[in-house]
Order: sequence, then C-alpha cells, then structure tokens
Amino acid sequence: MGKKYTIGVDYGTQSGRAVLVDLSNGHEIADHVTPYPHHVIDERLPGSGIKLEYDWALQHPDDYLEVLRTSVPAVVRESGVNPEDIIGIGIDFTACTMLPVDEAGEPLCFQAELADQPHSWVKLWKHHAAQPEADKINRIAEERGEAFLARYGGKISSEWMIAKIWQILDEAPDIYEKTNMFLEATDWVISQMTGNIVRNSCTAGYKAIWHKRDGYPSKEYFKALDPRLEHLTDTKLRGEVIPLGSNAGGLQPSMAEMMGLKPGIAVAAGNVDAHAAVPAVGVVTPGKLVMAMGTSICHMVLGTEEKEVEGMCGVVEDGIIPGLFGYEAGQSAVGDIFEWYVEESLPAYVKEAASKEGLSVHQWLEREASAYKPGQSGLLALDWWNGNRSVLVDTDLTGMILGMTLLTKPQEVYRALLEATAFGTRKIVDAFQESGVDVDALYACGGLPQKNRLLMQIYADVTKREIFVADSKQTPALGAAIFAAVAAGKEAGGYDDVVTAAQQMARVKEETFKPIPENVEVYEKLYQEYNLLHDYFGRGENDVMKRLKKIKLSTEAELKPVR
Ligand SMILES: Nc1ncnc2c1ncn2[C@@H]1O[C@H](COP(=O)(O)OP(=O)(O)O)[C@@H](O)[C@H]1O
Ligand SMILES: O=C(CO)[C@@H](O)[C@@H](O)COP(=O)(O)O
Repeated sequence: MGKKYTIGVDYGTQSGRAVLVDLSNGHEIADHVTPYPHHVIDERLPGSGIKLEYDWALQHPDDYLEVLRTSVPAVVRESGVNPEDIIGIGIDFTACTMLPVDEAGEPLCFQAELADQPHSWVKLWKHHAAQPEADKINRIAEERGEAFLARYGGKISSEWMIAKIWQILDEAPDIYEKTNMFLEATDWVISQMTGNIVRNSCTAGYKAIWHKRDGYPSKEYFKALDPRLEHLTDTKLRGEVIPLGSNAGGLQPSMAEMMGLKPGIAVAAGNVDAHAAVPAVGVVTPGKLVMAMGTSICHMVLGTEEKEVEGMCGVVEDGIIPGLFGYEAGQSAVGDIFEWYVEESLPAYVKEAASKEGLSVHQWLEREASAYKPGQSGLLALDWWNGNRSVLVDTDLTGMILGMTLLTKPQEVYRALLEATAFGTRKIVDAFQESGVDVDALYACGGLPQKNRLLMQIYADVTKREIFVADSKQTPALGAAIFAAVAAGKEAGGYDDVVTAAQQMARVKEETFKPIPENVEVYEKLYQEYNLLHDYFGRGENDVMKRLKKIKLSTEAELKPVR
C-alpha cells in the first residue's frame, strides 16, 4: 500500500483551517485557513441588522460549510496528493458551540421567517448570556444532591449546552418549540458530510452532562429545572452518542464532489478543538497537562481514576483518549486579553514605534516587556476579562489591574497581563495537583506558543514546570487528522487506535521552556498576592465586580432589565 493521507479541519473562533497529513509520519503536507465571512456575530444579526444583547456571541452555520468548500479543495490542490490516497476526514470545533435544527437537520436560522430571531442562530462557546440559567442549574442540582455536579468541578458553566438551551426556552419559546434537535456545531458539520446525525462522546460528556454509564441527568432533575424541560434528553437531545475515533459514516457524494474527495471515505466523529490537540502533541498518558493556547486556554490532563477537582470543566471517561479519564479546565480569555489591550488601550506612540521598526505591536511590546524582571513593574492583574472559567466558574467576574502609577508604561501593563494569565493557569495546575491529578510537565500548542517566547517563559516560571511545545502549525487540525486515521482503520491504511496513531504522527519541538530559579522565587511571592485578590474578589468577600455589572446593565436603556 502506498502513502495514505487524511484531512483534519480545525474550527476555531475566528476561522477554520484544514491540513492534509501524511499518515506515516504526521507531516502536514498542506494547510489552508478560511476566515469566517461573518466573523463572530456579537453586535447585530446578519441581514436583519437586529441588535444583540450584552454578552451574546453567535456564528453563521454557512461559514462552517465555507471552510469545507474553500480550505479542503485548497489543501488537496496544494499538496498534489491523489484524492484516491486520502482515506478519511476529521474535524474539531470550539465547544459548546450549538444550534437548533429542524426535521431536515437544517439550522433554524436558514429559514427566512426565523432569520431575524437571534435564538435561531448558532450560539458560540463564548456566548455568556445564559448565566441566570446556569445559576439555577447549579442551585437546583445542589439542592437535589445531584451526583453529576462533582464531575464538573461543582458547577455547570453558562457556556455549556443545557444553560444555552434553557435560555432559548426562557426567551424564545417558539424557537424552542420549532427545534427538532439541539446539536453541537461539530456534530452538525459531521451530519452535513455524512447525512447521519450522531453525537460525539466528547462534547456530550463535557458540555451536555452525558455520562458513559449513567447517560444524561434524570427527567426529575430536568423537570425540577422547568417542567417544559422534563423530556429534553429523549426529544431535542436524543441521538446515538458515539466514541471518539469512530466512523460517523461515509462521505456523501455531493459533499465529496464539493471538496474534491473520494465519496464514501471515513468521516470521524466530531471532536473538540482543545481535546483533539492532546494526541497531536503525543500525550496519551497521565501527568502531562496540555494547554491549547489561543484566544482562550483549555487545559487537558489524563488520569486513571475519576477525581473531584474544584472548578474543573469536567472529567469524562474516554473523553480525550479511550481507556483514560480526560480532565478539562480552562481560562475563557488569554490571547483575547492581549488583543483587547493592543486594540483598545494602547497609546498611539507604541503603534508608531512598532511600525517604524517593522514589528507587530505584540512583538514590540514583548521585546520591551522582556527587559523587565519579574515584579519590577509593581503591577498585578486578575485575568477575568471574559469571566472566570476555572476554578471559580463565574462569567460575571471582570478584569482588574492593580498598582498603576503615573510612571506605568504600556509594556509593563502588557507584561502584567501575560503574568495574570500565567497565574490563572497556575491556579488550575494547583487545583489538579491538590485533588490527586498529577501535573508533572506542560505541553503547549495553539497560536500563542509560536508567537510569544516571553509568555512561555513566564508560564514555566510561574507554574514551576518544564513546557514542551507542539511542533505543528495546526495542532488541533493534526489531532482531527489522527482521529480520521483511526476512523478509517488499519485496513484502509490508517490506524487501529489513537495511541498507535499518536505515536506515529505526533511530535513536539526539541527546545523546551524550563523554569528559571530566580524568577520562580519572585513569581511565587506575586502568585500569593494574586491568590489573595482571587479569593477576595472571586469568592464572595467583595462582590463589587457583580454589583458594577448590575449597575452597568440597568443603565443601558435599550437592554432588558437584569433578570
Ligand atoms: N505576539 C503575540 N503575543 C501574544 N498574543 C498574541 C500575539 N499575536 C497574537 N496574539 C493573540 O493570539 C490570539 C489568537 O490565537 P490563535 O491561536 O491564533 O487563535 P484561536 O484561539 O482563534 O485558535 C489573539 O487573541 C491575539 O490577540
Ligand atoms: O471551550 C473550549 C473547549 O472545551 C474551546 O473550544 C474554547 O475555549 C475556544 O477555544 P479557542 O480559544 O478558539 O481555541
């Protein structure tokens, strides 16, 4: 059998990327990025121009198909590989990114008469407007002593499936009624490729409170939330849940023609971006925490037992690598905070200086900030620009910078923001370690490790652990290609299991980031201060952030009153 290939498609927050991968060694032969034509929809609906409320974030489902129409043919063309030798395709997605579909499996927002209704669109993972529903989900689960809560660090996030569905029911009962099924976007795209609607065990487990042995929470629990939700899991959340690496069905001829692929090739079950990255950096055993570092960070680590970890996003058996418990935690904004600073808060002279030197603003700030020692700026920040996902699980928390003076420089603020995100990661590492889930080393992938060396050194110093960096430009997409190779199977030229596939196809760079002892010492002191602020503002001692948000919402006349 000659060389065989698979395609992995990574659906990020702002764009989708396809890679064509050689199965013998994991080399990415070609890659192509398609920015989403409609971007993140957080102000007005496309077409109708309807204004969205605060904390909303939507996407356009056709943007996902555009990635298949554009990026897949592009990688086939660019690689020169014969489509006969491409034996499978896999995807990974942001999550929980979900949408309501009709009987034909079509998004409700595609129906002209529903297109002006915000709730008919795709809710992106960072849609945070379902916090009131999430609060009730948690309160009622606690009151009833629901065992599932412990598997989600004690709290279900407003980013996840049930809160988003309940928000639709609360605010647009007609859309809820018209919905045949609520799907993760990753499962919807797979259904478009195969003609079958199946749910993948990863998003079902992490985002929709599904358990391999117990299934979904009981009908009584859903009834206690809202009587109209009693039969949700048998109706609008129904459908077979299939394990990662399964073949979700053969590629339909019309889709094969659109993408320039062979009809009938294996289409792997959908997956989550961060989770797909784990085997793609070669992590298939416990003790190695993988950080998918981009606009946000997802932290994944494997274990042999189910442990309770405060504020983790979830622990799911087989949720990342079959045979192991996959743990996930996360920070909802990391690169997004740096982008906010660069776009919204930087003096013009920095932009001019950077452009004079032919550097990006980030590069200029990184160089200038590198000249400082840990602690030298006198600044300390809380990294909650997009709420706190772990360990506090509270999207109503906000960001903060402490220690500013008239002499504070932009590069000092930039460095303080990098450090704040590192402290957030340290908090997560500590939470795992203290609960008996070992974290011996860190593995980094995503856009940030390639872009900012200072950031990576700070993470090593703050977490006191060596960091290995993915040697792949598109790690989640490589992961999706690995799962596609498993879905295709050995007989077709792929692999029988994820561990073998990862051993052949994954790699990290030789150079690593190691903690520098003198930096570690100062950062340990700063981290203790961060911890004090974290608990003071985040654990209820001073709810000023929440009060400010309430005042803000109540003053915005065109918004509904706070629920
Ligand atoms: N040199 C840099 N240093 C730090 N952050 C950067 C730099 N360049 C870009 N970013 C941030 O990286 C983020 C994009 O990360 P990336 O991994 O490419 O995307 P995504 O999260 O969508 O997969 C943006 O939020 C941007 O602000
Ligand atoms: O929440 C998850 C995974 O559980 C991510 O999809 C979400 O944070 C988005 O990740 P990106 O920042 O787009 O890489």
